[in-house]
Amino acid sequence: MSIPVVDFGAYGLSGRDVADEQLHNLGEELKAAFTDVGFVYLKNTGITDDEVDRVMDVSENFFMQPDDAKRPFSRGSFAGSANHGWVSLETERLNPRRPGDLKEAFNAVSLRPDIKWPSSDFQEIQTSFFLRCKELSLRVLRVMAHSLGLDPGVFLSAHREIGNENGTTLRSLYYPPVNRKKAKEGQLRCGEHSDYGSITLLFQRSEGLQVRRRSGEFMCAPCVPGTVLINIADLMQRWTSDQLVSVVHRVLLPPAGDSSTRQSLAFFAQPDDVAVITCCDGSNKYPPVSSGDFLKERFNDSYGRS
Ligand SMILES: O=C(O)CCC(=O)C(=O)O
Ligand SMILES: [Fe+2]
Repeated sequence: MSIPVVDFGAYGLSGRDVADEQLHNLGEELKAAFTDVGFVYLKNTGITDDEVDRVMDVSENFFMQPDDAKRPFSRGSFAGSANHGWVSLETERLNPRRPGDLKEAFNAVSLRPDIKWPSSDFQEIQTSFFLRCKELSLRVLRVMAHSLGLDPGVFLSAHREIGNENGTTLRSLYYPPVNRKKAKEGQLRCGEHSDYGSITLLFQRSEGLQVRRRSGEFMCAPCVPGTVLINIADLMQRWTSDQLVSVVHRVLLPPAGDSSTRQSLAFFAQPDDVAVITCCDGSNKYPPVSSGDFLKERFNDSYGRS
């Protein structure tokens, strides 16, 4: 079992619409990947490596500054957008049973005009990439609904407020060089976890990500140039009564003596705060839950109860 590569060219961002037959074929390929592995590499999405590089570069410039310069943009300091902003090293534990993750992050959640950004370049580049990822996510969600034989708008109608009353996040991640002697016991770059929302788009420039197989062993999810790695997250697994699977993944420390850094970008598509997620097969496998409440509960686990 490895992560399949699917050609999304028929419905990539440069095209307008998609013929029924292509929609059907794409749906079958995505469904097979998402019911089996939970992850897929999409090629020909319309998002280019150059676009990704621009976001990585502007993020790297931000992370390279001293903490004092980043602190005014900390997560928790933006009224009305609790998850927006900078997360310092070892603050988040994606696996709460491990020490804090050896990573820094910047969460772009709110696109409202009152948000203060580190620079106008940073704002422009993050915002335009956020909107590109939003468009791709909506296309993937449409194909997914089609593949499950659902009303084509069932997922889309719950993702109307992205950038407003909605937790969707473009997260820039920076993993600094690791000194193995200083690392705490059991500490990782990113602890074992599954994502919280509907789907995640991941862009990476170096190795390190691992994905859990059904057998329980982890396999590497290498960087495949020109692709976007997409995975199912927990609310989507509930929504589809476990037909699509939200799979645990992690980033280990680099091998001893390897002082490389890692950067990645994750776009976590999340239903609107007020959207109530109910099993779409009509079963009661999971009780209905509001997306906003579900997300709050998961953040309490990874950042400590507030
Ligand atoms: O850096 C990565 O590739 C993994 C990030 C991740 O899984 C997350 O932030 O949810
Ligand atoms: Fe993740």
